[in-house]
Order: sequence, then C-alpha cells, then structure tokens
Amino acid sequence: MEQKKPTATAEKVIEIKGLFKSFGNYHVLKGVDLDLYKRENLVVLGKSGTGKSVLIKIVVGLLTPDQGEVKVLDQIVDQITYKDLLDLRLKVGFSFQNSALYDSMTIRENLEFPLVRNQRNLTKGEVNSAVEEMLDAVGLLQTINQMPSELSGGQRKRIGIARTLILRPEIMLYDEPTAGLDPITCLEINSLINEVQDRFHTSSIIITHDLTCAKAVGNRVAMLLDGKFERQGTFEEVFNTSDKRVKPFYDYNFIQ
Ligand SMILES: Nc1ncnc2c1ncn2[C@@H]1O[C@H](COP(=O)(O)OP(=O)(O)OP(=O)(O)O)[C@@H](O)[C@H]1O
Repeated sequence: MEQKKPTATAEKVIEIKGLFKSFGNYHVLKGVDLDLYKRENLVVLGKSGTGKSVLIKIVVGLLTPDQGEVKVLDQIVDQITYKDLLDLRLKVGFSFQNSALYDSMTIRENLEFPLVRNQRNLTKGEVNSAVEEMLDAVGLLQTINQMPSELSGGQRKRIGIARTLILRPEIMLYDEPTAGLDPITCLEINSLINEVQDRFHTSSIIITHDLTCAKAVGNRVAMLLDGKFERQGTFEEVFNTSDKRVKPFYDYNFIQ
C-alpha cells in the first residue's frame, strides 16, 4: 500500500508542550510534546493504557493537565472561560469508538440533533439540506429514514462520522475508527477519513491500533512510549527501528 504524502500546511492547530498527567502515583503522560498541523492526518499509536484517551480528553478540556500547555486553535485550553471552551469544542469534532448513535432516533434525527441543539437559528429547510449533504458525503443518503439497528457496524461508523462532521469542525478526533470492523469495511473507513480530509479540509488525530489504517490515512505517525511521543515521523520513519517497544506493533499487524 502507498504511504500517504504530506498535505499539511505550516500552521499549527494543536500545540502540546511539556504535558504531564498523573492519577495518584500513576504517571501517565510524562512530558508530551505534539503538534497537529492544519490539514494533516496525524495517527497516534500506543499500547493500551498508555494515555491516548487521557491526551484527547485534555485536548478537549475534559481533564486538566498537571503541567504543560495545550493550545487548540490558538487558545490555551485550561485557561479559557467555560463558555469559550464550549465554543472551542464545537470546532473539535470527536468521533467516538462506538459511534454513540441514539438508537430510538432515525438516521435523519440523529444528524439533526447536534445541529438543532447548537445552531438554533437554522430553518427546517437548512437543517434538511445539511443532513442530506452530510449523508451524501458519507455515501449513506439512502439510509435517512432507517433506524441505527437496521445498519451494519461499518454504516453506523459512517453515520457517526457524518454526525460529528455536520457541525463543520476544523479538527476531527477519531478514536479507533476501524475497531471491530472486517478488513473490507476497514478499507472503506480509511477511504472515508481521507475523503473527509480532502473535502472538508479538516485536520485530524486518528487513534488506532490498526497499522493498515495508520499507513493509509496518516500523513504523520506519533507513537506514545513510556509517557512521551518518542517516535514521530512518516510511517516508515517510525517503524524503521529495532526498538523492542515498537517492533511488536509492526510484527503483529503485518507478519502474523
Ligand atoms: N479519570 C481517571 N482516573 C484514574 N485513572 C485514569 C483516569 N483516566 C485514565 N486513567 C488511567 O490512565 C491510564 C491511561 O488510560 P487511557 O484510557 O488514556 O489509555 P489508552 O492509551 O487510551 O488505552 P486504550 O488503547 O486501551 O484505549 C490507564 O491506566 C487508566 O486506568
């Protein structure tokens, strides 16, 4: 598979410097430095429990750092007012691992929900066209009147992404987008992540354990090892190593 070419600009949309976070005596993040550039897809890898979710929660202000600075779209996350934090979160779309669709709502209602809640001045016609445009973008317009339970796991994942995108976030955070999907559906989700980048000009962090996904979507890869991003670069640069903490990731995905 071809490795992705860089698309990023020099502008940083997320800047993380010297970030530390512990829970009691358990030191999870121990000096994290990481930047996300505008229009790039950055893949974050790391063993279970290394702190990837903690990092994302700090980025969206759900957890506060013990030390260090996290700047998102030029705002220092733990120094802004709660109102500014809520506004900032609208610009950062978070696609959850389990899609978190509302089971009792149709697909149309699922997509309408964030729009109506956050942009109360839209007319019914504007809401309808936004929903239809976004469903079309993820290739699932035909499911508009169906219930989530009638869709496959891959389709639900797409709807989850559409529902996040409908607020037109500048930054997308994907949490294990291909987890639990068959290989063909994984490839479809990888393509969708790339289409989203091209069509909506988003900058994204993709957390994954799936190296096929990492290679297909990542302009850059960062690997969390012992509380720091010790390896960052292209896919090849990160994995061209005999580091015993890194090699098993590659071997498990590609040699097994
Ligand atoms: N609110 C919390 N209170 C106490 N410990 C926490 C809290 N949140 C996370 N942790 C701990 O921090 C560590 C890192 O958790 P995190 O969920 O970020 O891992 P992860 O890298 O996302 O793992 P996975 O790949 O399995 O999702 C874990 O040991 C977890 O138990």
